[in-house]
Amino acid sequence: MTTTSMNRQTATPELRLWIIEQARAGHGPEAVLTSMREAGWQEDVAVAALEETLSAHLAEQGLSADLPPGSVVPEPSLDGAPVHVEAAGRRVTVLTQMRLPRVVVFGGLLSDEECDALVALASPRLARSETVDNDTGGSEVNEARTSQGMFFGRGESELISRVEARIAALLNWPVENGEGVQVLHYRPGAEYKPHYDYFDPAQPGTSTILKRGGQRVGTLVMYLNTPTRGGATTFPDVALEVAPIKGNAVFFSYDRAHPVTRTLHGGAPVLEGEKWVATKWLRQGRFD
Ligand SMILES: O=C(O)CCC(=O)C(=O)O
Ligand SMILES: [Fe+2]
Repeated sequence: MTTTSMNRQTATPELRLWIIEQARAGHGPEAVLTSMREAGWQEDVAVAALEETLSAHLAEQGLSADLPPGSVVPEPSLDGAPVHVEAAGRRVTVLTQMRLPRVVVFGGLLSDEECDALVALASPRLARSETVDNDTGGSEVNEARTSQGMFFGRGESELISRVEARIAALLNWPVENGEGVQVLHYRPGAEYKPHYDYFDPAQPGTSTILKRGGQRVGTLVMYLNTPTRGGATTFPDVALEVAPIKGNAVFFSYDRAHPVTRTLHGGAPVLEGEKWVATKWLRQGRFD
């Protein structure tokens, strides 16, 4: 028996690597194609491999050349897909997670008593929320954020220290790299429009901000009560909405100050009831 069929060749990974090497060495496409033909590659297969390999290679190069370098980020220990994780003596539930953006929703991070105590301690210290002024590195009142807020000093009380130690254990990130816990209060109609939590490298005030602790690389938003309607934490790039449930928390990380992290997020308007959150921002380095 004889077989007369002509085998159709397929480009191999080795061929793709060889094409990239030829391009790097400065050989033009015609010369590379001639070499491929001489090596026995069918013309159409060679042309297709050349086109695909070079365009994919150029796209990769272009993308990585434009991006700021990636950083190490906080990350919970979720190997083995545990339903519960232990964080400084508290059992926390892993409710939901996503890879890009990196988002993890935790259940029962704070007890009801801890939530109530944080609200009670923050209430008398509230002022209209300010956002960082990107021009000066100072802060300013901003229409995008119609909540009221305050910052606790890091470790300022036993309660704050306990919560901070729990967050550090949960996210494997040093207490010293965290900003003070911020509490925000939203009344009906109040919202926090979609934004990134990292500091915009293009803004003139950013270099001043980064001197203390470097970039933000992660955020933990802890829900201190449950609004009746509205108030979800939204991630518009991926149409994700995290329900604000008392004691739960949403964590997200961003390894570079860039929209590729898909960490655009906001606090949707509170429609009924009120909303209290405590936010912990995590820096690359010590925030002293
Ligand atoms: O209130 C929320 O759900 C989001 C809060 C937030 O984005 C922040 O504090 O940076
Ligand atoms: Fe935020």
